[in-house]
Amino acid sequence: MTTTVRLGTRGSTMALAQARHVARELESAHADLAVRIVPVSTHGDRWTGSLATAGGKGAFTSEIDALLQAGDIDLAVHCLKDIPGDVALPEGVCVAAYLPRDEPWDALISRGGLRLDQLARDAVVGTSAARRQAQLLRARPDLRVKPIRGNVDSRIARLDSGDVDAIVVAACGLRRLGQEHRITQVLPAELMGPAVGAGTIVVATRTSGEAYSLVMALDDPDSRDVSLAERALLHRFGASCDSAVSGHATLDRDTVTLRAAVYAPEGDRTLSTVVAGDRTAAPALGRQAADELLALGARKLLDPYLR
Ligand SMILES: NCc1[nH]cc(CCC(=O)O)c1CC(=O)O
Repeated sequence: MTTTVRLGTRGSTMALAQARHVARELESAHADLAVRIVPVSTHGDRWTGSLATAGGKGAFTSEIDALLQAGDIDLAVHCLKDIPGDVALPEGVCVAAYLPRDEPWDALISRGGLRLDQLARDAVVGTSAARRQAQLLRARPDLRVKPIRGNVDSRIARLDSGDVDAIVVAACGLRRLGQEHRITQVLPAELMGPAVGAGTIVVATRTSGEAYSLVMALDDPDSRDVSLAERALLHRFGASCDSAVSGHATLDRDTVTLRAAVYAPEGDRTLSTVVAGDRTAAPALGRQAADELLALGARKLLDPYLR
């Protein structure tokens, strides 16, 4: 007998591509399982003003998690990066699977195929992410950063219409859209420290029930452990992907290494640290990195009211 589960996702092209990927993985892991994709238009998708007024990036994920909690859908596919560090998942909802991580790097797309160091003086780069703005200005203080919101397709359209000279978007997001040929330069970690959770798709379910057991088959323990280290950092800061924070954990045998930094929005100050330890202590590593950065004065950079 076929079991059908309902998968909730945002309706953007990237979100639907991710949802279809998860649906295929689930259907090949379990015979007789059918996944029905339910696109959800969130408040965050409809809002065109600043993200801060929309309730932050959490506006994208928490509405879908509420449907999960209410039983209107059975699983939700999220970019881990979009889940804020300061808002807990609703009661009775958990991350049942961390998918294997894709590349976490950001990519520059510029008109004329110019790399970051080749952009004209005062060139206009479109991004709304404080983390990207800070690191762009750190490398190139002469650039002008223009906020552009919206999904990846619409940001590419803003570049093509001549509104900006370049944009910075997630490399894996472009690949998921079949747009990787547009990449001018993949920005290395030294230039652009990645966002916490970048490149990692997670699947949330209710903590008990059939969907949870079905989805657990997709969990990648390596991806889970590096994610736990990065997420603990963000959680300690009470930050989200709107914050000028980078955090990137890697795994070598059983050792997790976490590189983390906090940036002043204008790129004129960076606080960074590297911590390492056994994978079983991944969350403690994230807290340790956060505490080291807080001891260096990170709170002042994170909180606009203290700057
Ligand atoms: N801000 C939206 C968002 N959330 C996750 C990704 C990329 C995909 C991922 O990291 O899994 C993107 C696009 C981007 O930042 O350019």
